[in-house]
Amino acid sequence: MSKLVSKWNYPTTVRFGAGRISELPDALAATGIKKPLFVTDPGLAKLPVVASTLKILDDAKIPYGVFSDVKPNPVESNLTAGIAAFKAGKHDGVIAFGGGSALDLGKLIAFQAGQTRPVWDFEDIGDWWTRADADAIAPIIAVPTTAGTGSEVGRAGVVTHEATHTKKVIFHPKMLPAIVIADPELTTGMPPFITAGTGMDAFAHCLEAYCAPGYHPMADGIAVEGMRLVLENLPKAYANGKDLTARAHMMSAAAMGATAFQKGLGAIHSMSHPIGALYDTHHGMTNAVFMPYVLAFNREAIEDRIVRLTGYLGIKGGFDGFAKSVLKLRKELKVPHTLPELIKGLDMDKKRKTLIADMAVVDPTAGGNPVKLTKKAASTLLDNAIEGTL
Ligand SMILES: NC(=O)c1ccc[n+]([C@@H]2O[C@H](COP(=O)([O-])OP(=O)(O)OC[C@H]3O[C@@H](n4cnc5c(N)ncnc54)[C@H](O)[C@@H]3O)[C@@H](O)[C@H]2O)c1
Ligand SMILES: [Fe+2]
Repeated sequence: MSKLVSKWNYPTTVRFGAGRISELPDALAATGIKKPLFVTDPGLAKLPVVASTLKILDDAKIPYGVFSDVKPNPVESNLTAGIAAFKAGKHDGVIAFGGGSALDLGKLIAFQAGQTRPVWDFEDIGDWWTRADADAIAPIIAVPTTAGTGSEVGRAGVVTHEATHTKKVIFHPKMLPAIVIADPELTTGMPPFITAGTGMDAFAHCLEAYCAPGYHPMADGIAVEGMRLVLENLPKAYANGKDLTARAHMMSAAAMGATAFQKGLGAIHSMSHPIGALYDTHHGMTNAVFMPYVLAFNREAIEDRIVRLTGYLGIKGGFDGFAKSVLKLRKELKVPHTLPELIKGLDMDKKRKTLIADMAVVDPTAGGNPVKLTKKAASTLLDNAIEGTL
């Protein structure tokens, strides 16, 4: 029997293009939402981009509530408060507006407000989501304001379990937003650090999906073009945040990365998740730090694939040429080369290092790494990223 067996899920309706945020009232009508809860984060809530979007709702005389108690790397208490706001305001849908943190929390509020079971039962490892009683989900419209996580086209939300300091991926197919408004103008205000970090997250999604084992030629094709878009456009968006063309291509690359990673992720994310949960670092920036160390670690298993990729990307020098391009991109974006450069004053004892390696190997993304991520391998990767050893 052929081993070419796979399962393909592709995203939802994406209304893509500068200025399309003006279609928000139409998108609400199309999804049947009459009184949305607008979920964003406190930083964004103070920016003109939120004021101008809420004005669109005001002008259309659409009643809404605003919830912005969302930490970067959202936690359970944010979710509990969001569900309370959703119920108190008698809302019938969610506009998730922001980066991955606000998008994830908005999606999780729409989902969990209709559930009777605790959110942790829906971690992306069990099968509670298959039960019919888990089906009550309010419609979601997602409006990304960063270009990185691709959460707008994803069926999962990440939330930190505070008691154990672990990031949990919560999954339900219906958490996929009904409509996405991908308007690159909303991303032009992103500061360079966030532009770099989120853009490198998109790159990590494409790279890890492309390198993950398994048969998924559609994901591979999307990932390859996603990487090209990032390599060509992220330095431009970083150098000039107002470059709308570069911003638009990055917004595409972000959605492409999240579409591709249904194939799997890998050790970049497995190492990054515990660091993010323990030190509250930016997710994409942490991925960017780990990227070259994981590439080197996976070399044997991925060299052929990477060499094929370099043909499309126009990179000379095979695997080494690709690794050099990643280092060059990181340098251009001022990505720290080591963990102590990312986390000032970092001082990890043996116990802490063991904890991180233990967390990395059980992270749901570890299974997608092309080389088995053992505890020993995770410890070595951590040491390499601390010492800058390639
Ligand atoms: N659901 C998924 O599939 C998925 C995938 C990867 C990561 N994530 C999660 O997403 C989160 C990270 O998301 P992120 O990288 O987009 O960052 P973020 O949402 O945490 O935002 C980072 C910062 O950027 C600011 N910001 C956002 N848009 C802005 C804009 N247009 N102008 C100015 N400032 C802006 C925010 O206010 C915030 O302070 C993490 O919690 C991560 O675990 C989820
Ligand atoms: Fe990511």
